[in-house]
Amino acid sequence: MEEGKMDENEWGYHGEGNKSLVVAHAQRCVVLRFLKFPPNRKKTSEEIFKHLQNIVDFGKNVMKEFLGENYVHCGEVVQLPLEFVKQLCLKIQSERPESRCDKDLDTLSGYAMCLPNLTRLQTYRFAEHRPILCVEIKPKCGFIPFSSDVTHEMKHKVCRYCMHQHLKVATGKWKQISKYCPLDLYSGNKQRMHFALKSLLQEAQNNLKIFKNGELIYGCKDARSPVADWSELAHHLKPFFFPSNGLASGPHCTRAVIRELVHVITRVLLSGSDKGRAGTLSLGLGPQGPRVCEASPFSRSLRCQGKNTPERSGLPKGCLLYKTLQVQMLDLLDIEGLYPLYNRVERYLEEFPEERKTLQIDGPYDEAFYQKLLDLSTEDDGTVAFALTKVQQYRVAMTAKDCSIMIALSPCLQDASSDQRPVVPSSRSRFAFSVSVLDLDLKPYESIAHQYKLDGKIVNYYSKTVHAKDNAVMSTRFKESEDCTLVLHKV
Ligand SMILES: O=P(O)(O)O[C@@H]1[C@@H](OP(=O)(O)O)[C@H](OP(=O)(O)O)[C@H](O)[C@H](OP(=O)(O)O)[C@H]1OP(=O)(O)O
Ligand SMILES: Nc1ncnc2c1ncn2[C@@H]1O[C@H](COP(=O)(O)OP(=O)(O)OP(=O)(O)O)[C@@H](O)[C@H]1O
Repeated sequence: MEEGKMDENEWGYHGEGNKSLVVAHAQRCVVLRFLKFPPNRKKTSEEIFKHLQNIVDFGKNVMKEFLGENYVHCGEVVQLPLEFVKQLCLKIQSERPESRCDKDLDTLSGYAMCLPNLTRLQTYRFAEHRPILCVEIKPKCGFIPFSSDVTHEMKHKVCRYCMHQHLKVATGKWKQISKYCPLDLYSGNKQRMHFALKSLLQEAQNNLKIFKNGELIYGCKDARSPVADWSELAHHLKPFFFPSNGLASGPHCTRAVIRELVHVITRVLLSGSDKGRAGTLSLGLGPQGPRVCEASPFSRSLRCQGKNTPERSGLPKGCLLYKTLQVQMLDLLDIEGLYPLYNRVERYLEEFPEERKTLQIDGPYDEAFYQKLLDLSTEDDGTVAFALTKVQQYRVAMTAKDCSIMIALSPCLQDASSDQRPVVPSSRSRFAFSVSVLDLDLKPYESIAHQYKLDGKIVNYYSKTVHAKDNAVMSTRFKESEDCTLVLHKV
């Protein structure tokens, strides 16, 4: 990137989350990722540079090791002309969703991260001229805590995502409860995965976005976003899945297109396309805890029909979902078991504040930091070293619970070679695809106290309101002998 010749007109708003804002280059296959801060909480340029460099180092030294190098794109820190950043910020302001404007883009340091644009296929540095479809999924936590430190019984039955949904709707973050349950997506069972993906398509929230040629065509900015329109989505997708077929539009066409999308994404998610180092982390954290979440409409329906819990097909070990789940499971103790250990580290730091650096609380996230994460023992010897290892593992696990997966699909001719990229077939076409993971910023040490409070709030809200209501409804239903079968439409 020639930083001297930066022109804001060549860049466009691409998206943002809670902590960063991304702009994409109109022609080249790159994005710039800027940090955001609440007004009046600005940091020095030096702090911002260090923060960004930490993100790159964490990606290189930790996440590439855990997830495999083909999936992780660390990018680099770049310094940009301040005038360019200022003009860019003005240019994109009107495109930002209102709900994200509580934080401002950092225009003072001039630092940002330059990354490949993951909404494009990852073979070439330049934008491909072939049409490209990209599905971004933020799958969230895919397991139910197995730690014996968990005190709320509910946490052993219902997953955090499903419980949190109720609090989110109550606080107005989203309009309605999603039927998506991460345990269905991570199950490896195709039927459950189809159900999870279809649920995400129905209620995307911040868990699903679809891009066509790098432009967002499907997704939800906030609770005020209009209801998802599947026929419009199908209109965009039809040329990808039914290229030479004059499938008439209408509900039949919409269903057929959505079914193709769901099937292709499931296949890609189950593929183990990582040819690089497979990730040295063989945690051996095999299936632990319940296989299903009691709140998932899929498993509820099976239970109501008197069927057993679905078979755990299991995820293939090479696939990104499997690897992500393993990293999530570094949260061995749950926040309830972790919090006292965090307090032990806190007490130590109060006494010896200068030790913060030696303990690598704020980096550097180097090889030594990574090596310490591999100690999976849960035998507490009362030391600060033990507490610190668990705290750092928890931060890494939380990062994996909040990352997103990008799947880019590009149609390829039936007989053409795919430039050595993996290919996934659909009924009427074939796609070269790439899978990447993004938003791998290590969660800050400071967020642990917040996590502890939030966990209690989520569980209490769910237990007091939803579960109580559910029980009342269920008992009435059983009295009235109502049929509680959920009709699972085949997709
Ligand atoms: O706590 P959660 O599960 O609500 O996750 C937060 C996300 O909310 P979600 O539930 O996905 O809607 C939240 O996403 P949104 O801003 O709601 O889109 C952030 O990703 C947040 O991470 P950070 O604090 O910005 O590093 C996430 O916080 P962390 O807990 O990962 O730190
Ligand atoms: N390398 C990339 N290529 C293409 N799009 C990207 C890339 N990085 C981020 N994005 C887009 O920008 C959005 C915001 O980025 P990101 O998730 O990193 O923000 P964040 O503020 O860190 O998120 P969070 O709210 O989870 O903290 C993503 O959802 C994605 O759509």
